[in-house]
Amino acid sequence: MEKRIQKNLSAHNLAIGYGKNVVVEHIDFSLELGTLCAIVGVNGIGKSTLLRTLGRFQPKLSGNITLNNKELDQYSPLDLSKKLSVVLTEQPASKNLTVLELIALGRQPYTNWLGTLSPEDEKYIQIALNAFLLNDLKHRKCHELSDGQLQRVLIARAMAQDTPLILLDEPTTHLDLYHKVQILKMLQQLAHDQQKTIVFTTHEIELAIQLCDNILILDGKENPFGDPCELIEQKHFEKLFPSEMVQFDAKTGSFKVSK
Ligand SMILES: Nc1ncnc2c1ncn2[C@@H]1O[C@H](COP(=O)(O)OP(=O)(O)OP(=O)(O)O)[C@@H](O)[C@H]1O
Repeated sequence: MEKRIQKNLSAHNLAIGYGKNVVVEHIDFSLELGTLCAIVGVNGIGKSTLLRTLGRFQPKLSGNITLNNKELDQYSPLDLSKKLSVVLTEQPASKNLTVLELIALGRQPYTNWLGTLSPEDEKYIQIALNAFLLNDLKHRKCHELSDGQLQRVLIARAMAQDTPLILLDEPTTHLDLYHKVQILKMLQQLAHDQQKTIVFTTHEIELAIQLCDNILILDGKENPFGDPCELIEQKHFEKLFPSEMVQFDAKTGSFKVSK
């Protein structure tokens, strides 16, 4: 049987930046539901700027962004909060809340004006607590958590929001290798099992190659997009860093320091 492909998020000839300052242009990609996608590139190339533009925290400069075949700009704030959730690197102002309370905030687009949680809301909160192994921590204050635990709480809040698209800015910074892999595997599972589109910025290129369905490489020129194997075959990772310093080994999908 032919697989039905549902496009969720696309960018066409997108330019991003600040006022007259174009940071990156000619960004093109298209993501289906059920896809984990990393945005990679060197420091300062524009990964966070792109993520903030996709989350509508800042305006695009030109080109198109479509979400479910509708221009991103055309969504009302309430509609958008049911379509996309965003996890940014900034620590939440609400760290005095408990884990349970912070995750419950993810249900805000659905609660009535009193903010009362329905049994349906409670169900989504419980599913998120289970998925991110947070049951034992649910009554802890968020300021009492480690970076890795807090990161899981922030992603669980996005999961409780139950949007088809989740955007995350550097979800694995400050984490050790084990916890980086843990978070990325949880995101992969969420994307695949629940048919979400998950897009995150990262410097963990080797992990992204192993775990992501798609990668967008911001290089300021071609900005290649595709599945990791395609990008390796087309030698795009080789060009990412100056080769006198770091070289990409296509056989192992890893970077080696040039001796
Ligand atoms: N608020 C802002 N106003 C103007 N320019 C900005 C602003 N924020 C970032 N920039 C500039 O936009 C460019 C891209 O920054 P951005 O933070 O998107 O890069 P990045 O790829 O996420 O970097 P890193 O890997 O270091 O986090 C940089 O030149 C940066 O100085």
